[in-house]
Amino acid sequence: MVTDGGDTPHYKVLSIRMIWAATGVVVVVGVAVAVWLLLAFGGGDAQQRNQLEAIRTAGTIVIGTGGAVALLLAARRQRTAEIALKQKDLDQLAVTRTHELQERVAEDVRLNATERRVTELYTRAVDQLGSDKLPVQLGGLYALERLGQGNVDQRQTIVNVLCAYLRMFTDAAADVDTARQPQQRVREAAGAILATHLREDRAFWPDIDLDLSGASLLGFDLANCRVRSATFRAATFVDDARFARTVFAGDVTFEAATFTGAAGFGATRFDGPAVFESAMFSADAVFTAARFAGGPRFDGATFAATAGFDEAVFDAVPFAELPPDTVKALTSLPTHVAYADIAASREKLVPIGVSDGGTAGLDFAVDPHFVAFMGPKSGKTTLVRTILRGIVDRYTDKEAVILLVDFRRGLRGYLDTKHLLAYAVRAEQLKDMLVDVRNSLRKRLPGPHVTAEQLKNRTWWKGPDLFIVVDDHELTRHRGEDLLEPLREFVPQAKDVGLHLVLVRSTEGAAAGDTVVEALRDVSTPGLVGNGDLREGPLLGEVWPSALMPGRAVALDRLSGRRLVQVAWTGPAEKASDDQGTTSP
Ligand SMILES: Nc1ncnc2c1ncn2[C@@H]1O[C@H](COP(=O)(O)OP(=O)(O)OP(=O)(O)O)[C@@H](O)[C@H]1O
Repeated sequence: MVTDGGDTPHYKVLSIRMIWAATGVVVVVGVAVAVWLLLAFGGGDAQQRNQLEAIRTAGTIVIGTGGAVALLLAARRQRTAEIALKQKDLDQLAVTRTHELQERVAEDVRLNATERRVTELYTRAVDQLGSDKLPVQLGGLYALERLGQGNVDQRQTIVNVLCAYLRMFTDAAADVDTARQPQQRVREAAGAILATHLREDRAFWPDIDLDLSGASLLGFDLANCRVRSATFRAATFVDDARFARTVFAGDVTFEAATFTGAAGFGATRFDGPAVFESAMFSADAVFTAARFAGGPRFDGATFAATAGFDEAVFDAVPFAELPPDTVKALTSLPTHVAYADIAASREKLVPIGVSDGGTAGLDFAVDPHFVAFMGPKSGKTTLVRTILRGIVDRYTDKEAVILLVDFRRGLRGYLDTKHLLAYAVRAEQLKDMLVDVRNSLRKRLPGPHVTAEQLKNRTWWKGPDLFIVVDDHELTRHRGEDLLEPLREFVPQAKDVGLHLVLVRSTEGAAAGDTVVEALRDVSTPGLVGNGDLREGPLLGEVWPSALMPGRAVALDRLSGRRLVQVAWTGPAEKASDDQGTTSP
């Protein structure tokens, strides 16, 4: 091989002319040797024959050797050819590998570029969501949606962002007034995006987990969807919540969730465990034809209105065939309970009605006060009558006296026992009375010389406890002043001075601004929240007013938590003092 000084190698190749010349030389030499042998040893004597034989043998050996050499060369050529073939295969393999590597590098570059683009879009969309301008926020939401639609592996992350966004809003009381919440549009859009992609049609995102714990969800609609797992722990559904025909493939929890409007779970499928423990259904709960496969848990759930479980199936057992205890816990209370039918278990327990746990009552030795919020014509005065009757039944007039405040005079003549200390029907009259009450209570305050033992047994003063029972408490606001205000200072020390405030008021405007009620809330006073407009927001703890029948209310106290109560009916003629006969409304 020679080179031309450049990179290209040049090979010297045997020319055809050379091959013909060499062949001619070989033929001429062969013919010459044959002629020479014939001339030199063709005489035929023995010696010449021997010589010829020797020459033939030598020739045979030469030819044999030549053949061997030719064989060797052929073998060498074969080996070379095989090596060349193998090399060719190796070269081919190397080429293929190089190609694959190049493709992989190109793919990596492409993926990196996509990843970078996705990250950029994602960051920009999340930034937009954090803007204080609503249109920009909406833009961010829809950008996230587009990203999720085009990138399967980003969908759960995008759903997590949407859920985190919705979880930022927890003030359900503010949500009831949507006019105050322009932000609501963005939240609705976030909810709508979730619902769109959780419905099993063209834009469906499968295997999605939701976490909306603690969120305030206004008009939440997840009907006809399919999700893997979902957490709505302590969420508040403001207005109706729609989950009809939705499939929950895995775990789902609505533990301690509050449904302020109707809860629609008709034909919903719960394939995994479903937890509704301590959930509060303020309005109708529809579980008609729902399928529970993983052992639903409803312990402590409160159904304030109707609970419909017709055709529902619990772990393959139709609702109608469930054990009576389970069914009882899931169905509502009787609509009418007579006072005579409720029996207080403890001596001083003032019975007010029934709950799913039996008699519901007030223990004034444990919680000195009581407050109830109920809408118009929903049983306020009836509740007051029932409580008055209970106090008179459980306490002697030496143990308890009652100052009855009744500006509407609906209870005139109702209480005619010695328990009645005074009956206030006018602002000025009440004001004067409360001056005296305050002075008396101040005398009962423990002085610096009262011992711990005296404090425990309350022996530094003698006399009956004072129950101030107020019907329509909202009417005791007089010229912007709360007439009960002078009593506020005694609220936390009520047990020391033997004071009990029993306030029954309308739900309207009850969420804030009533300073005495505020003071009662501060000491975790037990109470009832009955029928009322849910837009009033939570009135006691997390209990909201809702559409309830007269006498029906949700009770809240520190010991038993939340439970539904049907207040016992006490007619106007059923005097607190007599125990003969009852009437029906
Ligand atoms: N515990 C109850 N059980 C059954 N029905 C009741 C009960 N409480 C009230 N009702 C029904 O509701 C009607 C109104 O009751 P009540 O007068 O006690 O309501 P109210 O809230 O005091 O009304 P208002 O808004 O006029 O003050 C009663 O006449 C009766 O029909």
